[in-house]
Amino acid sequence: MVGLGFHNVTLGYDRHPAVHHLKGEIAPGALVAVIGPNGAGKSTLLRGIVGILKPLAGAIHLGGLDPRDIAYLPQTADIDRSFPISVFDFVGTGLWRGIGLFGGIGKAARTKILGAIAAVGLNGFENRPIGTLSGGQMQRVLFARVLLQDAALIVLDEPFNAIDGKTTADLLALVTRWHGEGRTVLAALHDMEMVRAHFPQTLLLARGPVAWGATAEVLTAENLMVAMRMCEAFDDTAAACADDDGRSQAA
Ligand SMILES: Nc1ncnc2c1ncn2[C@@H]1O[C@H](COP(=O)(O)OP(=O)(O)OP(=O)(O)O)[C@@H](O)[C@H]1O
Repeated sequence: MVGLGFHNVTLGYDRHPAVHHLKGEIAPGALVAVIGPNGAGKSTLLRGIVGILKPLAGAIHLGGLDPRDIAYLPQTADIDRSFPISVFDFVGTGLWRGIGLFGGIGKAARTKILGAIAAVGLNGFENRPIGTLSGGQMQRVLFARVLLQDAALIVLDEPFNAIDGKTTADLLALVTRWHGEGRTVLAALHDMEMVRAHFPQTLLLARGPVAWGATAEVLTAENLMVAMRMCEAFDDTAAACADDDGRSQAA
């Protein structure tokens, strides 16, 4: 099982911080919702965790995990769906770490890929180009790839965005299953009802941590108001600062 440590982390773009002064830990096996207003820095934080973005300051510790062993589900908007690749091949990229880019897909790998596609309810879609899928079907494909990665740390960026109730329920069941298997799962979310019902821990972000801990204690009207105000007041052109008085606590 893998936990995460944030050591006064600042993440940003072109030297401008987007998230700053994050300190704390996520326990191994935790199921954590990352919430906050638009532009709060949720995606930025997740990109930092998976290693796409290097911290401008501070460090993120992965409990000894190789970043390549993290399963990451990006926002669908970040995926180029015009790339001519079939559902089978796209889901199969979840095995790259095990078989290498040019390793070829043997019988065992093929069975695993077909199993993951079936597990998300997409039997019969194996040869479809990903560009022809609906939004909900594409989201199922992304979940199949995560499933195949069999990772100890799973990072999901708005995994239920713009999908219907049935698809959401199916995919949420997978998240609950991953948690039950002892994996550490973080998900950027907007649906407060879902967070309250299914995510025991929450990090409320507004460019820095506003509150972090048990979901019921974090999701108060006051905290949400503070988050909104902090986001509105944040200066996008600010330089990274050395101040280390960020508010945080362990989840
Ligand atoms: N590639 C980028 N280059 C420059 N600035 C960026 C980039 N990506 C995000 N930002 C900026 O970083 C800040 C945080 O954005 P981020 O996407 O992390 O927020 P978010 O909480 O995920 O928002 P949303 O809920 O709208 O998806 C925003 O001001 C955004 O404009």
